[in-house]
Amino acid sequence: MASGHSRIGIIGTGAIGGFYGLMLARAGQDVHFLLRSEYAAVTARGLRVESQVHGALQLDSVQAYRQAADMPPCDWLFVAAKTTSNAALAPAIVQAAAPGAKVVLLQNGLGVEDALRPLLRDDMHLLGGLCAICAHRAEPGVVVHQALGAVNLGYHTGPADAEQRQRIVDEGVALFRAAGIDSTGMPSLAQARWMKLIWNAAFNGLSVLLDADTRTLLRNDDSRELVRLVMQEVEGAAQACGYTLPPAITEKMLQGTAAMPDYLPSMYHDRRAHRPMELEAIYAVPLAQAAQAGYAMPRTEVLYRALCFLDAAAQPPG
Ligand SMILES: NC(=O)C1=CN([C@@H]2O[C@H](COP(=O)(O)OP(=O)(O)OC[C@H]3O[C@@H](n4cnc5c(N)ncnc54)[C@H](OP(=O)(O)O)[C@@H]3O)[C@@H](O)[C@H]2O)C=CC1
Ligand SMILES: CC(C)(CO)C(=O)C(=O)O
Repeated sequence: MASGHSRIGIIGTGAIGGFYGLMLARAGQDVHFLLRSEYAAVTARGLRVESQVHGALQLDSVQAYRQAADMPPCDWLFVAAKTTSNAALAPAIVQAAAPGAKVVLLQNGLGVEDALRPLLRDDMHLLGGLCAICAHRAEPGVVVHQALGAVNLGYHTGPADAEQRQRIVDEGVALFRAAGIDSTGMPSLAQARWMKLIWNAAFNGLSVLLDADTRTLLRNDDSRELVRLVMQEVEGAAQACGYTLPPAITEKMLQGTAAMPDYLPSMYHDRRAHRPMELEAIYAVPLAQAAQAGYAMPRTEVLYRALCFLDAAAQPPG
C-alpha cells in the first residue's frame, strides 16, 4: 500500500533490492522496483522473502518496471545492482530521479560513489549504504534472507551543507528503522567502506577460489589462516590510507563470522551463475589506493589476479 511521504525507487531488484524494497513497501512506503530478468516472475507472482529472521514475507502487488523511463520520479533511489553494472545503469538512475533525489549505493567495495558521481546530475545527493546482511536469490522473485540486516548510511557528495547532509542521513536512517531494519548514520563513508572491505576482500574471493562457504573456510586450519592473512593485510592498508579502525577488528570479524549460519558471499553466486564478479570495487580500487599510500598488498593481489583469470574465462570473448 502506498501511503509513505517519499517515493522510493529500487534500481536492481535482486537479493538486496528485493529484501529492502519489500521491507520498505510492507512498512507503507511507496516503492517502485526496476527489474530485468525477473520482471515476468515478479509481476505474475509478486516478491517473496523467505527470511530466517522475520519469517516468510510476501508482497503481492509489486510496482514493477522494465525501464526507468516508465518509473515515476523518485525521491530516494536505492541502487542494489552489482557494482559492475553501475556505469550502464547511470542513465536509468538519472531518469528515475526526482529533482534533488537522494541516491544510495547499497553495494560493497571502494570507490563506487566516486565512479558514479560524474554520471549524475548536480542536484542529486549521493550516499553510500553498507548492508550487513546474508541474503541471496533462490529463484526468480524469491530472496532467501539467512541472517542480519542492518543498513548504515553515509553522505558522499551533493548540493548540501553539513547540516543538510546530516538531515538527509537521518531521514534515510528513519526510513529503514520504520521498516524494522537497524540503521545508523556513518560519519565517514570511506572509513566504513574500508572496514567492511576487510571481510569482503577475504571471504568473497576465497569462497570462489576454494569453492567453500564461511563455515568450511573457518573450520580448516589452512583456509582460516588464509582468511586471517588477507583480512590483516586489508586492515593494514586501511590504516596506511589514514583510516582509524576499532582495535582487533579482524579477530572480532572472525568471531562474528563463526557465529553466522553457513554463508556463501554474493561473489560466489556471481561466479556460479557466470556473471561478472565485483573485482574492481572489492580488489582493484583498494589495491590502487593502498599502492598510492605506499602500502603493498601481496596476498590480496594474488587473490585478485587469480579471480581476474577466472572472470576472464567466464566472459564471452570480444
Ligand atoms: N547478497 C548479500 O547478502 C549482500 C550483498 N551486498 C552487496 O549488495 C550489492 C547487490 O548484491 P546482490 O543483491 O547480492 O546482487 P543480486 O545479483 O542478487 O542482484 C542484483 C540485481 O540487479 C539487477 N540488475 C543488474 N543490472 C540491471 C539493469 N541494467 N536493469 C535492471 N536490473 C538490473 C539484476 O537483474 P538480473 O537478474 O537481470 O541480472 C539483479 O536482480 C552488491 O554490491 C553486493 O556486494 C552487500 C551485503 C550483503
Ligand atoms: C559481511 C556480511 C556477511 C555481513 O556483514 C555481508 O554483509 C556481506 O556479505 O557483504
